[in-house]
Amino acid sequence: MIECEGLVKIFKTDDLEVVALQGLNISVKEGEMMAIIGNSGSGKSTMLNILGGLDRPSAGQVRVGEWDLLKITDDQLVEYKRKTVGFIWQNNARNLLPYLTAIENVEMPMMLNGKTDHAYAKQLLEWVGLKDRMYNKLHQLSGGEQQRVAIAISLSNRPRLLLADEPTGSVDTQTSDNIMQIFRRLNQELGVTIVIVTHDLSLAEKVDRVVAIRDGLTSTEFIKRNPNLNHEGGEFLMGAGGLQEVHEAYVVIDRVGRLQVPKEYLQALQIKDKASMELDGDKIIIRAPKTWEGNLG
Ligand SMILES: Nc1ncnc2c1ncn2[C@@H]1O[C@H](COP(=O)(O)OP(=O)(O)OP(=O)(O)O)[C@@H](O)[C@H]1O
Repeated sequence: MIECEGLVKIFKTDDLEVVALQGLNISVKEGEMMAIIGNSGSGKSTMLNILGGLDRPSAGQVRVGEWDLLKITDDQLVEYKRKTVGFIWQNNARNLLPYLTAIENVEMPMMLNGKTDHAYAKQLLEWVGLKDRMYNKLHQLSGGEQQRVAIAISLSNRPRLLLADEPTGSVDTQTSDNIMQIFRRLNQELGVTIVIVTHDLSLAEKVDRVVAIRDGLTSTEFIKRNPNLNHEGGEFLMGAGGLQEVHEAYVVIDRVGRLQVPKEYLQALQIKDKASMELDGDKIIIRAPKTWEGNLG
């Protein structure tokens, strides 16, 4: 569904260039529900905005389904956003109209696209658990309920791909769990591919695969040890433990063999610009370079 290779995004301001993505590789399969984690400034939102067609990549390859987002024309981009992708933000107030009811909010983008489907709008609100609230005005709904309206809206164009940027960032734990369960159900029952960007590790535990981004590059990938663990009875059975309790961690190696060594490891061994590397049976050993002072004299 998504293939990014060597994705670069440079933001140019008056006299400054910020390289937000430095050649990012990521691939997401059709029907996957995965998360992207990373510290503030690591490039998560930049990546999601490119995938959502809200921003243009500077270089590299990025394909979503049959669309090539580097070569796509402005007109095609409008069509891509209308047909392929749905977007959910942390703060959805900017997408919702407070003086309309929940169902009118869901029908609005349908109307703008030229075809209102009242039955589908109702079904969407039922899916997100707002059957009894659909004729309430937005301002009569709680923050968590408004977030669920936003999820229904993001699905109004029947997208194959749903992108969510910190979707649980401003709600409590229970609402957050509820939103994740809705995502899981949409993923399983409608087959929507879901990519969630977050810095919340507990949220990342509830997906099958997590890709960590560091300094605009993919660094580590976490794959769930037992993918069935989440699905029984639609409940999340995950404990409060860290990501590594349920996921196996893998370092990401790109096509030409490059990988990112965590800063903590390099600092611990005082490795700066070079290291020695050695194949030792079934492992590769990376060490601080030998110091030669003693041998030079
Ligand atoms: N429009 C822009 N103009 C200039 N620099 C930008 C712009 N958008 C993002 N950046 C810079 O690009 C880098 C990556 O930002 P991005 O918002 O993608 O990070 P993030 O991982 O989503 O962070 P956060 O979790 O804080 O949202 C940062 O250094 C940021 O300052």
